[in-house]
Amino acid sequence: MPTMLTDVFRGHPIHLPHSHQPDFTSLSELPDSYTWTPKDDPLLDAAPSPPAASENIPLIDLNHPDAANQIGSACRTWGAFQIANHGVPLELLQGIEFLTGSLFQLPVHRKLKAARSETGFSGYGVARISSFFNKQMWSEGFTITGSPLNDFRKLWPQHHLNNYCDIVEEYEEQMQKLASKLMWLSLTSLGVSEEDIKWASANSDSDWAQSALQLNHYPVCPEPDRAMGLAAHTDSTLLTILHQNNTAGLQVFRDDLGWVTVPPVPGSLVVNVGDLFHILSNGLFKSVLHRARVNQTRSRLSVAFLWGPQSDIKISPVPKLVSPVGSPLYRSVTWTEYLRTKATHFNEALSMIRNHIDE
Ligand SMILES: C=C1C[C@]23C[C@@]1(O)CC[C@H]2[C@@]12CCC[C@@](C)(C(=O)O1)[C@H]2[C@@H]3C(=O)O
Ligand SMILES: O=C(O)CCC(=O)C(=O)O
Ligand SMILES: [Fe+2]
Repeated sequence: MPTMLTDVFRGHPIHLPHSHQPDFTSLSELPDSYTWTPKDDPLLDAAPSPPAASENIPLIDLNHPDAANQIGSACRTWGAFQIANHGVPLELLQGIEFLTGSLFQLPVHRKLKAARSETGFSGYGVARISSFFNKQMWSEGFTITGSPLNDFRKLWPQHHLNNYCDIVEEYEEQMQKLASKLMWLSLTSLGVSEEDIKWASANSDSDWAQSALQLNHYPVCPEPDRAMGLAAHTDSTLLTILHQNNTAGLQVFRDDLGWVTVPPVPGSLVVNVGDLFHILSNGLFKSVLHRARVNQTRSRLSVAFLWGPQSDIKISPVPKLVSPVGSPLYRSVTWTEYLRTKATHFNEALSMIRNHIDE
């Protein structure tokens, strides 16, 4: 029986001090424990010198006949892109945003009733990566996998539950279809088809995949330039699809450009290449380093759909993408193994599974 995402951290506790979660609205000054300096994050103020031209991640129309190549190119150069005409109904995006807003508006003591435990996967709390930093992040999160009913029951009375659970279920279904379409479009651009990836072609309808939803809230912050919403990280996924409300904050990193803000485009979605897709593409697609900054006057919400393979599937570089005289850049790994490696080694996780080939 493969490990479900819910069991990934069982036996791998991470100490996360959710119970110290402040009531952000009551803070008029940034406490020292929330003030970030380059000592806390070496890439904090990273900027190329001289400053690079202003560039942004591509916005791709999924109805465009050349969408596959545009996506492939964005995956290679940025590891991220935005999509329009993705087919996800606007009302559903509004619905998940409304639910996310209602959840985080609850008083802290109510949210803590659904706190994520040290070995648990779902529920309310600080970002899982918090344990790698000395400073706290100016955000709160809620992780969902499968049915949210058990966790939502701890937050809301019965009459809200059906509606909220339906929204989550419908959102996951739509995202699942979209993620699979995006994966095949981008692989097509590399000349890879379903016959080249046995685990995906043997199981139709993406029943080889699993996912989680990460709801994020970045409250209004008295000193946004010295605070950090979500510290720089890559996602462990194949792909992540992100809906952001209309407050900017997401930034992606490029060696030659530094941090680049991803402007919210109403109705569009942001797609990030995760570490597992980087591995599958033998390093051709870039898993994008990204972070979230905060704002002095507007709070920000985002909903990340984190998508990867079922836990018994081993991801390794597609043989077609390994040169006949070369070796695969990475050894094979399941999502579960990778999440555990990431939970211990954070941004070093990818290099830990890299094959070191003697020159
Ligand atoms: C499936 C997962 C990916 C994730 C860890 C998690 O168990 C659920 C939350 C995800 C998230 C969202 C915020 C950034 C991140 C690095 C984190 O701490 O929790 C990602 C994790 C990831 O992609 O590795
Ligand atoms: O809020 C954002 O824009 C980024 C969220 C994110 O990176 C994540 O949930 O993994
Ligand atoms: Fe992320």
